[in-house]
Amino acid sequence: MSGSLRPDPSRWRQAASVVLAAGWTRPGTATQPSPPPPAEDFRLLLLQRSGRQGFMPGAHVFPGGVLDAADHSADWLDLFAPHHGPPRFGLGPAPVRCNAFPSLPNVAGDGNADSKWTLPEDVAFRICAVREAFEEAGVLLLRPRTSPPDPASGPGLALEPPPGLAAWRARVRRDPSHFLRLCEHLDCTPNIWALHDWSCWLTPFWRGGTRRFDTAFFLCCLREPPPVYPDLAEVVGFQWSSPSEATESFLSKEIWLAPPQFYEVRRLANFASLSDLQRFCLDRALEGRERWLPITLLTADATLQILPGDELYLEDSDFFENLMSTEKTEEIMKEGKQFHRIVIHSRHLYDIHVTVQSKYKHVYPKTSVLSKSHL
Ligand SMILES: CC(C)(COP(=O)(O)O)[C@@H](O)C(=O)NCCC(=O)NCCSC(=O)CC(=O)O
Ligand SMILES: Nc1ncnc2c1ncn2[C@@H]1O[C@H](COP(=O)(O)O)[C@@H](OP(=O)(O)O)[C@H]1O
Ligand SMILES: [Mg+2]
Repeated sequence: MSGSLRPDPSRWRQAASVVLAAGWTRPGTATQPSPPPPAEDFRLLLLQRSGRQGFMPGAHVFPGGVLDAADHSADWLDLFAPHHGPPRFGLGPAPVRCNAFPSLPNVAGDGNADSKWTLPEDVAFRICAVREAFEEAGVLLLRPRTSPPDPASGPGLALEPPPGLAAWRARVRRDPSHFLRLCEHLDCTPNIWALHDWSCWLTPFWRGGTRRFDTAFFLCCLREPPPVYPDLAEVVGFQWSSPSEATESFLSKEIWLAPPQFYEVRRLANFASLSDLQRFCLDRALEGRERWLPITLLTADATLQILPGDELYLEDSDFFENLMSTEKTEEIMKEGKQFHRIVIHSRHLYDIHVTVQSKYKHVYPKTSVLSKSHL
């Protein structure tokens, strides 16, 4: 058994994403009855990547992208002072590290060098996610420097877009250090306190796949959806969908979701209301996020992504760096009991099978097997 992945420092890109969940009230009128509302009272922001992107072209994703050196610059210290500063910047006690496996030998850029960074990783990744939401969607998850965060007050609001949004965005896209300048200009800080640890996904091994991301997913609840302005470069469109609507859009081939995004959408289908979701995030704040690297298993008729806890999930780096093949899916499903896996039948049909208990006060996807009627 070995505990770490093959060293290749150039391959792992550290990234952060934010799942924006916004409260949704649809006013009905007496003359025009509205269609029945979705099962959940919140919707998620999904951004459509450009078809010209090198990675996951055309996919719908949560806002996010690669960490930049500017996200952990010491210059942020002055902006957060005097109310917030090291070691935790008001984020509360450091979450317990959930899983030691897999350990990444190195990552692109600075490496996992908390010791070399002035800002804690927790803060830098949140700043990255907030910056990416601005760059890609024009959404400003900021709060005034002088107003202290109050978790008891429930979901907050995004900041109104400033005059000259387009010019600011162009500057930040050219040079991410301009995001700090924008925050100074607005006398705000990134609202790091509204971003809750949710999950962390490592890109699975894939033959010919040269890009691999180590992506922290945060969850942020907003009272209402902010206006969204796709940058029309990296991102060409967007939609607000409840988890059940997003699932339906995927199954009916309107949108394509990569397995991690699909898994998260299905996990969020556990929550009927935004207030339940917000409470859930606050209750598990000390648990942090588990980092998952799916193992890819090719069967005669599908591709399986095996997740931690599944009986086929072996903590051995050989399985992470190779594709394994086996018999028909039905055979291996018949033989097994302890499942935590995504079965990819085709581009628009995934089944999530979960029979294991969730860990770290998290929740696993609600519906394990989706209707075959979409085949
Ligand atoms: C990797 C991102 C899309 C950021 O990329 P960017 O810098 O914007 O180009 C990130 O937001 C993200 O979603 N990461 C999730 C983890 C990941 O790598 N997902 C892709 C999985 S690909 C896969 O599962 C195989 C397949 O295509 O079926
Ligand atoms: N107009 C455009 N069309 C397609 N992709 C673009 C683009 N402008 C930027 N990108 C790509 O978007 C990625 C940046 O994403 P993010 O800032 O979210 O990490 C980069 O991909 P690469 O990583 O392939 O260089 C960049 O090349
Ligand atoms: Mg991106």
